[in-house]
Amino acid sequence: MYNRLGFFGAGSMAEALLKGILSASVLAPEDIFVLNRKDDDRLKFFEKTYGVNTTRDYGRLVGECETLIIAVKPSDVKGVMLKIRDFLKEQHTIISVAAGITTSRIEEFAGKRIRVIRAMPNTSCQVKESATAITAGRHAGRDDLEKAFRIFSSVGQVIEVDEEWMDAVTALSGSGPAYVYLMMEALTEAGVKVGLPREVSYELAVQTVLGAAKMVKETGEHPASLRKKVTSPGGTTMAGIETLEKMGFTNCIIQAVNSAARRSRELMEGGSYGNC
Ligand SMILES: NC(=O)C1=CN([C@@H]2O[C@H](COP(=O)(O)OP(=O)(O)OC[C@H]3O[C@@H](n4cnc5c(N)ncnc54)[C@H](O)[C@@H]3O)[C@@H](O)[C@H]2O)C=CC1
Ligand SMILES: O=C(O)[C@@H]1CCC=N1
Repeated sequence: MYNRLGFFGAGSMAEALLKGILSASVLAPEDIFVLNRKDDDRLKFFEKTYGVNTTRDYGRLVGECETLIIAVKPSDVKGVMLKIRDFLKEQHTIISVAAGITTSRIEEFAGKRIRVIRAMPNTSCQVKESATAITAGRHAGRDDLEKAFRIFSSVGQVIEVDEEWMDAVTALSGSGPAYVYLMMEALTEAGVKVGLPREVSYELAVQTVLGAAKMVKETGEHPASLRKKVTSPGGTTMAGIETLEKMGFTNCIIQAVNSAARRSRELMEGGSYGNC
């Protein structure tokens, strides 16, 4: 068995992570295996686009790879674990990115002592800007955490957290890109409403979000302080911010993250992803 990486699941998260890992040259495509339950076209796409190995054989993937990433929906994690548990050996590290599913639940599915790391990246892996949190299961050691750290730091920033924080992390940074995309969509729509052509509005909205994030990162200044610098007394920004707060903007974000964290906890109790 070599130091190869196997993905269970060939969905959005697996693809974002794979793209980031390949572009960071952490592993060569021939050292990566991808398995999907039934969509052969999707596997062919992965082979053709990324040059990685694909298989439908769970035992083969476990035999070929030392590090196994579980990137299926939370409700499918049990199915994968039941298929692979007999093949798992002491040296395997399992990294689950599934929302809501705890390391102890994964250990339970395996029915034996396994090393589990739970990780919560986001799709910005694809451009090496993920915010990823990782936490170790009870049989995982420093070497497993370091392995996960190496993988995820190649696609962005990584922090180690207590497992009890993972639902909150999922709600904030796992789902977070979608909130920001919604903000961009709303800004674009708003620009159109005040008279801009859609393409102009879109371009300005995207660059504004990028520039604002870069300002916070590169100046090290707190967002509140940067916000004050944009907000001239009696000026345009103040008018905009007052309306945002009157309409409950901050409270909306707090409620959104709260709902997402609650959903993450529900997924642990077997909540399904509906028809997705
Ligand atoms: N999409 C995102 O932004 C993020 C997703 N996650 C987590 O990543 C996991 C995957 O999410 P997505 O990629 O968005 O879902 P997705 O639906 O795009 O992909 C899931 C993949 O798993 C495959 N699959 C289902 N059952 C399987 C089985 N028994 N064996 C092998 N493959 C199987 C499906 O065919 C599909 O290709 C979820 O648990 C989610 O909570 C974590 C962080 C961010
Ligand atoms: O929406 C979801 O459930 C997944 C987990 C975090 C981001 N996407």
